[in-house]
Amino acid sequence: MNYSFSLQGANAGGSPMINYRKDAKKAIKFTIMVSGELGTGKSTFVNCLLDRNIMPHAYEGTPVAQKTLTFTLAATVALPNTSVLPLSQFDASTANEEPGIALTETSVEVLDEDSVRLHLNIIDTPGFGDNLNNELCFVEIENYLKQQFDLVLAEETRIRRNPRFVDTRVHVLLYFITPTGHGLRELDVLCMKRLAKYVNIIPVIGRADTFTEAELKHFKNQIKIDIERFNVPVFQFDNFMDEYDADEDYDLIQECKFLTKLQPFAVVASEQNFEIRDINTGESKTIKARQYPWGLVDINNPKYSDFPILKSVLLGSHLQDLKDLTHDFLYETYRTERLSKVTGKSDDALEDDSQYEGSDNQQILAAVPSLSNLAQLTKNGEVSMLMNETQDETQVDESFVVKSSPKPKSMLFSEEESQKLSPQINDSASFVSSSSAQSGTSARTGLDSTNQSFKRMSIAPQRHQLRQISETVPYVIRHERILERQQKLEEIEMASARELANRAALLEQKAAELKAKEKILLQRLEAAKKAESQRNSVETKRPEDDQSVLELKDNEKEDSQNYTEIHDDEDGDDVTEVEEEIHEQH
Ligand SMILES: Nc1nc2c(ncn2[C@@H]2O[C@H](COP(=O)(O)OP(=O)(O)OP(=O)(O)O)[C@@H](O)[C@H]2O)c(=O)[nH]1
Repeated sequence: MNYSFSLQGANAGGSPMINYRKDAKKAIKFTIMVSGELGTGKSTFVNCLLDRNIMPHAYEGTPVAQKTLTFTLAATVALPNTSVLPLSQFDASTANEEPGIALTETSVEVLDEDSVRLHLNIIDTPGFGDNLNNELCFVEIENYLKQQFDLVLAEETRIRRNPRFVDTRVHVLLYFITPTGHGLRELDVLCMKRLAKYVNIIPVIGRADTFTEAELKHFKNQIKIDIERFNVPVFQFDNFMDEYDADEDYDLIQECKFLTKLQPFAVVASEQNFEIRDINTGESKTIKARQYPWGLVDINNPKYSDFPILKSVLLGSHLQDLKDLTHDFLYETYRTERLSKVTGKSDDALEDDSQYEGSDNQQILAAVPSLSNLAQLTKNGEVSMLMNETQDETQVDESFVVKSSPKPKSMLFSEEESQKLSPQINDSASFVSSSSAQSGTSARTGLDSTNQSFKRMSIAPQRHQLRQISETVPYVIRHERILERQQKLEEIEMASARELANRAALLEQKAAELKAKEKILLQRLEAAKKAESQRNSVETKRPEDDQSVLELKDNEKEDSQNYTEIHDDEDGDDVTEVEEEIHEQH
């Protein structure tokens, strides 16, 4: 397969290969999640894909248009059951400092080449892979994906539907493999394996221009080997190939083969536009490219960038396939599992339910909707029977066909029933599967007679029963979610209590240490005081001594004075004065 074919596919928005429905009035809703380590080129890729700067880089702030869906700090949760808490605003600029994970959503509307409106939701996962224990990231993303399935399931089974209900299921996860050049790492394998149950995964190598041709080839091969070796369930482009006609859909088959071989996509992305002039024609055109000192790297050049092909796959040729697979395979599998769990019944047991015993049916249905009630109903194989009763004949057939379908369809509600039950769910196109319709038609003829007898066994009318089931399923799901949340809150509480206890113990220890120090200091202070008082007492005695010494010295001085005076007298007039005085006294 040469590149000219793939490019044709990539650019041909109006090509017959594009098999998604184009509703001129309604925008087609499509949700893309991007995940991968910091700096793998996710934001640049999305901005490039949508041709506008809507995704911030880690070094930029959170733009107003971006909504934080969840933000979980590693420190606030108790693994393995972490919480999804709509906490404070996430700040992308501190994401690398904050161990934890956030899910942010950016909505944007774009027009494709045929002027069909696409309403795209881009969910980013900043913080992914940056924690010491990345179990937290898997759990948070998995929880989010599951919750969106639960919302649809609850809505589907409701009698009165919310006309404003928005289907928020994620249709594709672009997993950006860290460009190490050495294949998948443990983190990649674990993450993809875990999330593949809930979302179509397309592995992507970002910053492909940082590899030489040989390096990129080796890297891609290594990734393919790892995908096979570790059984990583990535999206298969040849999923629908069996349904194609070898002659009529030749191009389509070739494209699928080409894409299967090309995966994982190695993309070069850039947010910058450059004007270049064609040397041959002299015409100038604007291209998106990366500028290096040695020249420009055109991101749309298929020789070294799979960007145009991946863009075409996502927004064109495989958009509807991704939506169909999400609903028909991933969601249906989840629904079967979920309802089996809710009713406490295994898949096999549900499959085997072909006999209807309505003896104590009325009794059961008279009861208030409850978990046991639903369990009882489904145990008797009633749910699928009841649903069939309320539909027309064709739908009954479809429902029965679903059971024999090779794909893991829901055993309780058929696809058409789901559609009928949820006519208000936005973007109804996602609820139609060409593949299932085909398998349904082929299997229908042989099963008509079986269905007739199947119908006869049931009792009618069962509207009341249907109402009860419709009320019970959302109730059970809501109930389970409340329990889950409660459990998580309890875990958080316990973790906080443990943390508090640890801190209290630490504080107590510090207090004890401080007390001990205080005691020592007090003792020292006492000793110092004593020493000082002793010194003071010594010092107070000394001045007295000095006084006496001074007094002594004064006396001595006086004596010497007297002596000199006497001597003076001996020498001069003073003697006569003394003699005169003595005479006077006599
Ligand atoms: N060489 C090369 N660099 C790229 C490519 N795509 C993005 N980059 C650069 O890689 C760096 C990280 O790109 P981002 O798009 O911000 O990566 P991110 O995965 O979104 O990571 P954060 O923004 O940190 O969350 C930026 O400097 C980009 O310019 C590419 O195709 N080739």
